[in-house]
Order: sequence, then C-alpha cells, then structure tokens
Amino acid sequence: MAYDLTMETQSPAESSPDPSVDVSHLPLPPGSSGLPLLGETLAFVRDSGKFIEERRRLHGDVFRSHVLGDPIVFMIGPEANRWIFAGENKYLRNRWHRSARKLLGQQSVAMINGSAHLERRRLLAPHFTYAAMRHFVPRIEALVHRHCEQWLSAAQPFKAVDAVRALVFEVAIVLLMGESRVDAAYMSRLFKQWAAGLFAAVPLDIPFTTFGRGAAAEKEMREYLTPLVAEREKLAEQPPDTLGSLLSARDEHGRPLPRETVLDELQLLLFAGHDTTVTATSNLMMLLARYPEVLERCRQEQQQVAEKGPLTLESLRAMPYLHQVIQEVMRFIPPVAGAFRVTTQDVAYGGYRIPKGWQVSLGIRGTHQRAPWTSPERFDPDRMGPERNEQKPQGVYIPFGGGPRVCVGQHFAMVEMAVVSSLLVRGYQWELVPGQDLSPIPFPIPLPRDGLLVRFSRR
Ligand code: HEM
Repeated sequence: MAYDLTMETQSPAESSPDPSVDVSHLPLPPGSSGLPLLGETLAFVRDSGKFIEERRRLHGDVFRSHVLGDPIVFMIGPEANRWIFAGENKYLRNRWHRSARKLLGQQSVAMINGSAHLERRRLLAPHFTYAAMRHFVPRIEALVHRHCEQWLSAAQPFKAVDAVRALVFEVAIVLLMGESRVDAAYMSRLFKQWAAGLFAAVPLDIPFTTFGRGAAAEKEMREYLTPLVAEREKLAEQPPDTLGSLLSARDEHGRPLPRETVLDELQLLLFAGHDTTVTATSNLMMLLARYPEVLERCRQEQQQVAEKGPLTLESLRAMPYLHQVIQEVMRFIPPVAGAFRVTTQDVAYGGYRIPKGWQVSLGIRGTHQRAPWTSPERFDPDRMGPERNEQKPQGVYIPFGGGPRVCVGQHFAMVEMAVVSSLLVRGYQWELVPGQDLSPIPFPIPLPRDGLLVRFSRR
C-alpha cells in the first residue's frame, strides 16, 4: 500500500490512495464550483491569498473550487503537504493549469512525468548540488559588484525589482549556459511578458491579450535562443555547464535530446529560477530596510566574516544569521504560493473523495502563515535559529516544495541570495522611498507592488 501519513488515526477510506479501497460513498470536500466554465477563477486571480483564506475560514483546511479551467481541491497544512509529496507518481502527477500547459515547453522537466521525469532530474542534478555552487560563488560575486556599481550611477531613486531582475537574469545565464553574450535586458523583458501569459486566467491566443502577448514573447525568445544552441551543438566537446549536459545526453540508442527539448528545458530553467529569486531578493531588501534591528545584526555578522577575503562556500556557511533571515523572508512571503497536481485515480483525503482528474493544490503560503509557527504574522528570523528551529517538522517549511518535484535550483537560489545579500549588507545602504505601496502583488508572484523604489548609496 502507498505511504499514507494519516493511516494511524483514520479508517482506510478516510485518506486512502489504495485503489482497492472503495471511496465512492465519501462526500466531495465542501466548497463551490462557481460559474459555468469560469468557475471561481476571477476571484482566485484577483487575490489568491484572500481567496484561499476566506474559504479556509468557511470550510476548513480542505475545500473544493473550480479555477483556471479545472475542478480543484485546496488542501492546507503540513499533513496535506506530506500527502501530496508522497503521492507523486502514485495517485498524483504534475499538471500545470491551462495557460502554463500551453506556454511551457512540453518536454521540460516541469511538464514531464514518471520515469522520463526522474531521468531528466538525474541529468540536471550534478549542476545543482550544493558542492557545484562552489565554482559559481566568485562569478556571482563579480556580477553583484558590477551591477551595484550600475545601481550607484543610476538616476535615484530606482525600482529595485527591475535592477534585481537584470542581475538575477545574468547570473542564471552564466550558470546554465556559461554565457555572457546574451542580451540580458532584451531577454528579461520577453520573460516578463511570457511569465504574465503563463498565469493568464484564460488562454486566449489573440494579440493584445495577456496570453497572446505571452505566446508572442515565447516565440521570440525561442528564436533568439535557437542559434545560440545550434552553435553549441557544433562544439566537439561541451563545456561543463547545464546546456553542455543537455547537449551531451544520449538515450539507449545513442540519440541526443531533440533540439526542441533542449530549448524547452533551457527556457523552463530560466523561467523557474527567475521571478522566484527576484521576488525573494527584492522582498529581502524590503524587509531589511523595514527592520533596521535585523539589518544591524546582519551587519555585525558580516563584519566578522568580511576580513577573510572573497566569498566562498565556507565563508557563506559562517553567516548563520543571514541564512535565518533569508529563510524567514521566504516563510513570510513565499515566492511561490502553491503548486498543482492532478489525481490519477479516485482518492480519499481527510474523509473526502477527490475524483480522478481533479486538480489538487499544494498550499505553500497557507502552510507558512499558521500554526505550528508561533505568531506567524511576525517577521522574526530568530524562529529559524537552532534554539527555536520552528522550520524543523516535515512539511511545515516548504518554500521550495518537496518530494520528487522539490525545486531543482534550491541550492543555487540559496547561495545566490546569500552572496547578493552579504555584499549588499556589507557595502551599501538603501532607503525605501516614502509613500510607495510595499504590499505584495496578490497573484501570481508576490513582488512589492510599486517595484520597491529605493535610494541606493555606498555605506
Ligand atoms: C527563491 C527561489 C526559488 C523558489 C522559492 C523556488 C520554488 C520552487 C517550488 C516551490 C517548486 C516546486 C513546484 C512544484 O511542486 O510543482 C520549484 C520547482 C522547480 N524549480 Fe524552483 N524555486 C526557486 C529557484 C529556482 C532556481 C534558481 C532554479 C533553476 C535555475 C529553479 C528550478 C526549478 C525547477 C526546474 C523546478 C521543477 C522541478 C520538477 O518539476 O521536477 N528554481 N521551485
């Protein structure tokens, strides 16, 4: 029988992924399917956090709805998270919502399932281990210095979100392709348009709709990347970067991955690591500016480490407080609010029936904003420290997801954010321009609404 965390306390039918257990007598979770076709999509995309919280208060931690084209069950809390992580390829598989399914490359790691997914993860894994990041620390450091110099000479104030986006994009290009010939500003603009299309409420492919503009941006981006990949294909020996591994991979018949698959993967990796890291880094800058006592403790820690020369994995490890701050930023405002799966059979969870083919939502934000966290509404990096260790129980702290689909780039993101924030804290100061709206955009990604206007200077 498949792993089921709730078996000790509930009868088999109450939470069973076992196809031999009859679940047909169980009720559907409480909730509403909303309007025909549209369901409750508009309310969801207007403010997904509010949408989920209101229904959670009404129905509890498991409820149903109909959003982004499919019936869906939202489930919130560590136990639900563990049930979802354990269900991958057993009673669940990955399925993005309709707009993303059309705009994300069909053969990318985020779209494929089963053994093909495992195999692709194995291919990518060596480039994303913590140890592999050693090689990138000096390169990220050099890029941060260069970008910070540009920020100093920019007209003040400026939108930190845009500035961070340019930096993060260049870092990703270096990691994935070892390249700096890519026009980062141009690509970053296309990315923004593409990413907006991925989360369009309706995948209406006509010009001037969000989806239509996203589709056009995806096409343009692919046309830009194709000659770069074609040039790399001609090399007798591939450089040891992610693109090199994708191009060197051979199947059991000695055939390489089709070029379209390589492009799908490259685009997906650029997408997956882009807005997520931009959001976390921008919110880190925002929260450090709003909590001067936290910034001061970071500065004190940096003073002790700074004398030891350029950054390395070892020096980054000697900054536990900075890591606590980064972790707490991602608990407080998770860059990814949730993720979707689809049931591959009728299953039961929490005494409810979830029919085959329904979406299931992993609630990252919902889980981070309630017990067992103490005073979850407070920004409090000490909760991540060794004394309180609130993030410890499995399924409680999940900014990078979990299970077989846990974020491929989590070490990369953590190391990148540690390098960026360490150098910012040491050498620079930034003031938030008064009167701006710092609240996070409610959907799809919680960037500060006005782009985080800052005045940036050397310390
Ligand atoms: C702060 C930064 C980041 C956050 C918060 C984040 C978060 C996440 C989450 C929650 C998932 C799981 C989605 C699911 O369960 O369906 C995920 C998956 C993924 N992430 Fe990240 N991510 C970040 C940075 C990155 C970076 C830098 C990369 C690569 C360059 C990356 C590549 C991926 C990929 C490829 C997947 C799909 C994995 C799969 O389906 O097997 N992410 N990420």
